[in-house]
Amino acid sequence: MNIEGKIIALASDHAGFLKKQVIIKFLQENNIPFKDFGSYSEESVDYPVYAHLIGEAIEKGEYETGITFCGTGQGISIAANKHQGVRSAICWNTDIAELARQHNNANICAIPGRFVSDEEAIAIVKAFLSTDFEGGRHARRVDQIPIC
Ligand SMILES: O=C(CO)[C@H](O)[C@H](O)COP(=O)(O)O
Repeated sequence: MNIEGKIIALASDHAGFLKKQVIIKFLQENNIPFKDFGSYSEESVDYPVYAHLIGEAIEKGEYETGITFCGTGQGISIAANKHQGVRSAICWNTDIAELARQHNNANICAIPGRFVSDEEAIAIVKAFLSTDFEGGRHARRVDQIPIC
């Protein structure tokens, strides 16, 4: 994926907050711009709030690529996927992250914050951001996903 000139959208709940901070540090160290839609602490919150903030922003075309975090990656991914044009994939290792890009053209990488190490999270993000969609037969399938 060419992220030149792109701003990466981020969102988490409380359970993903600390892993998001790890990724924020990684993005800062690599001069990759980002917008953090919250949450902003480990105080307990509801993941759909933040999933819908990032999902709406991608649906409107304000951002192309996102990284989200909750405890399992499931809830924030399920909620973000309610938005048109969002293809959020839960990525728990680098192979899955690469395939989410190559086969699914995923535009949100949802990380299970409670189940991956800091090092694994960074590796997953690197894999996601550096892998291109393969198109071809996968484009035909991705094109069939929208229902309206
Ligand atoms: O993973 C999640 C949703 O899929 C949430 O982060 C998790 O459910 C939060 O749990 P708790 O309120 O017990 O911290």
